[in-house]
Amino acid sequence: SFKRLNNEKQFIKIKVYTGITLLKTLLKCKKHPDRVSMHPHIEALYNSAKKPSRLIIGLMSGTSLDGLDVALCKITGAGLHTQIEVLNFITVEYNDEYKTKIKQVFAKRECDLEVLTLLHPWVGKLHGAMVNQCLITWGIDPASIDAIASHGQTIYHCPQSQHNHHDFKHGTLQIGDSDQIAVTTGITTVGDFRQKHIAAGGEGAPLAVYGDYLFFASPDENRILLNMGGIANLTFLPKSGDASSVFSSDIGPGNTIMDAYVQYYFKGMHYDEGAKLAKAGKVNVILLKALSDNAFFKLPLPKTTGPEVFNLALLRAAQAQTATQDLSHEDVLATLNALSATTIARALNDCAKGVQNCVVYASGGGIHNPLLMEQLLIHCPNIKAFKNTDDLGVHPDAKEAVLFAILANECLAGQRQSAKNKRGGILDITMGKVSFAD
Ligand SMILES: Nc1ncnc2c1ncn2[C@@H]1O[C@H](COP(=O)(O)OP(=O)(O)OP(=O)(O)O)[C@@H](O)[C@H]1O
Ligand SMILES: CC(=O)N[C@H]1[C@@H]2OC[C@@H](O2)[C@@H](O)[C@@H]1O[C@H](C)C(=O)O
Repeated sequence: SFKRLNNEKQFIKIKVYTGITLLKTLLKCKKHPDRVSMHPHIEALYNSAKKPSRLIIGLMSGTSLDGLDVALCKITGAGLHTQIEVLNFITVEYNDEYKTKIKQVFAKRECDLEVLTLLHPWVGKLHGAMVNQCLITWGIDPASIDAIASHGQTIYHCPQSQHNHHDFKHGTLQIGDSDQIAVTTGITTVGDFRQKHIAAGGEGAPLAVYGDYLFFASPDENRILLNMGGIANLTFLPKSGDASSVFSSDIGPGNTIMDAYVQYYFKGMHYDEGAKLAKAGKVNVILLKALSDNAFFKLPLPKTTGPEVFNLALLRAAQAQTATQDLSHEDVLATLNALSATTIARALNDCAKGVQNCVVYASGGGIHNPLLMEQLLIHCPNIKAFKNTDDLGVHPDAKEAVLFAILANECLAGQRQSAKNKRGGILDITMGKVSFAD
């Protein structure tokens, strides 16, 4: 536009005017530095978000209370272009003190509020210390880590279908304060992922669908990602890439009732290793039917649950109802194993109905239970193959920790993902709250 000015005097006037305005703006900025500067923490986040790849440590502490899964991930890109390299992974086992303390409040409708309040920072600090120890062991400089992604410890999960308070909707509570992790490690921590899902109308779980869709979907194969932790869940990923058919749901018990039974009757044992006890028993079909009749299995997908429902009290009620209280421990464990196998198989078969050559990729501690895996194969003749997520480059025990690293990466550098469908699909939300180290 300057070129269009043929009056040279006017051109000089404009130049002087522009110069003065610029100077005035600069002076104003000096007087109010907050107008141009940003907090160093925000600047660091901004710089991290701009990088082509980030180092993020994913932390998952599941309902089995076995340990803290720590996955150091190099994540390149974001959204559908996410690439992940798991550089290190370890499960830092919890000692008896942790388990005893958490069990005072875990999945309990009544507990000591003082203990719960104290546990929140205590768990966060402990998780932070565990991360510090991992970084020392791996010889990694904490300053090189962009963020920690912390799931926390689920204490109570309460979707609307599982409570009778008509004036409330869904709720879920994870403890292990991210501020404690950030202060203990000096690393910015993204945590408390589930609350946004609830705020946006979801049940707060499963969140697996986000990571599964971004990282495990393939145009070459119809896939079901199956995780068998305390609770089992699945994500359906059609090869069409049609995001509107992608969905995720909890299925029911994976290991949770079996673990609770073993821990109650076999002191010092955490689970039925190699399903040795269950293999020595016989399935009681009457008890199996009573357990399978649970209202949760009749709910439409997607749905979520937890040990608040699938616990020893449920088993005892079913045994009383069917007069099977005198069964041997082996028979009860064989029956509980069959409950997990048949309900998981039913969900897989429903999901794969009408889908050609569906392949299941399994993860979670349940893959180490040979009886459960054997039964799944028998009950799912139409599934093309059962593999585990190792075949997709992610160690099956690390998968959930990696998932939360992906969610933190999306929080920092992601794009909007949205694909709603009848089964919930993928809500268009950014999850996680950011805690700075100071
Ligand atoms: N060798 C084994 N034999 C039998 N079962 C095993 C074996 N190893 C692990 N498990 C089972 O896997 C469980 C741990 O699984 P995982 O760590 O995936 O659960 P989680 O992440 O705590 O649960 P969730 O995903 O529901 O929060 C153990 O408690 C046990 O029941
Ligand atoms: C409330 C809660 O912690 N739920 C867990 C639990 O463990 C498995 C299943 O129940 C799943 O819904 C969820 O975790 C995974 C990581 C998820 O949200 O996808």
